[in-house]
Amino acid sequence: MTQQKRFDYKGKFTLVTGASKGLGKAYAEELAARGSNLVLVARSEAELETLAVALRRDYKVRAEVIQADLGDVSAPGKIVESLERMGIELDLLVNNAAVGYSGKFFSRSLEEELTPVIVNAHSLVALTHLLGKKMMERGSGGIINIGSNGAFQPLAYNATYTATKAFVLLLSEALAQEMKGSGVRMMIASPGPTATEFFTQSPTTVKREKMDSAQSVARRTLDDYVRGKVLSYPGRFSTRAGTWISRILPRETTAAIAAHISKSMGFDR
Ligand SMILES: NC(=O)C1=CN([C@@H]2O[C@H](COP(=O)(O)OP(=O)(O)OC[C@H]3O[C@@H](n4cnc5c(N)ncnc54)[C@H](OP(=O)(O)O)[C@@H]3O)[C@@H](O)[C@H]2O)C=CC1
Ligand SMILES: N[C@@H](C=O)C(=O)O
Repeated sequence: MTQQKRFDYKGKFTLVTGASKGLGKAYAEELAARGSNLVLVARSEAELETLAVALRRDYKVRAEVIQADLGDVSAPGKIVESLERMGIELDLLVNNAAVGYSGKFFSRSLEEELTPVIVNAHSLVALTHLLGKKMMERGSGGIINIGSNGAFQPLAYNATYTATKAFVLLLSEALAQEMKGSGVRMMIASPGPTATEFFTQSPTTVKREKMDSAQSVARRTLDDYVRGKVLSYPGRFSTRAGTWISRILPRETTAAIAAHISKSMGFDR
């Protein structure tokens, strides 16, 4: 029997979107600690530059910065052009950047509701297509999409955000099937509440100490990718167990329970 070689991050080139803070920064740090070179993408250039300096110094890896606003539909194409100018061939793409506003759908402006669609869905599809196609032509590489436990059921008061995450989940699982045997892998990671700045835009009553740390979620995601998983649950067990409810109950019941929980967490404010 042929033994599949375990994936090794050492010496690879990984692009992480949303690397300026939170989970994306933790992914970049953990990847650098495992020997991967990095391309860091976000809007906050100063934070990315500071991180790049630290990664070069602490881990002796190459770390490049591309400042981009993924809420602009032309950004993914410009990122590809920057990579070509830098002469970088990517081994791994981590689509981590996302934005999500809680509150009542009709209390928010249309622009606020469309931003997550562009950042979380449109730009993710574009980067997956543009960079994944090069990997497919080469017959090597991989993509890790960051989803959410919110993808597994409709969530009132966080409706657009969780709908984009359901989109990312289904897209990733479908592409993982299409990509079988190509030499390119797709994994979707579904974290639960994680102690980052995400909740400054989504006020919640869940205490930070009850959330997973960004570092543990990053470590578990990258370990699952090495193991060859398609669907990774990098959070605590109760987060994963929560995703089973929608598989058992009627959809409307699931939606009603989820709306109740969302309200009790303060997302309707
Ligand atoms: N925290 C949590 O509890 C959970 C998070 N997730 C997922 O984890 C991922 C990371 O979230 P988290 O770290 O918590 O969130 P944060 O809000 O802490 O960080 C979000 C990152 O995305 C970047 N970003 C946001 N908008 C844009 C944009 N328009 N263009 C480019 N970059 C952008 C931000 O950079 P900048 O502002 O510099 O552009 C930042 O680096 C997301 O996909 C999220 O959905 C999933 C489940 C739970
Ligand atoms: N479901 C939320 C966290 O648990 C999120 O995706 O932000």
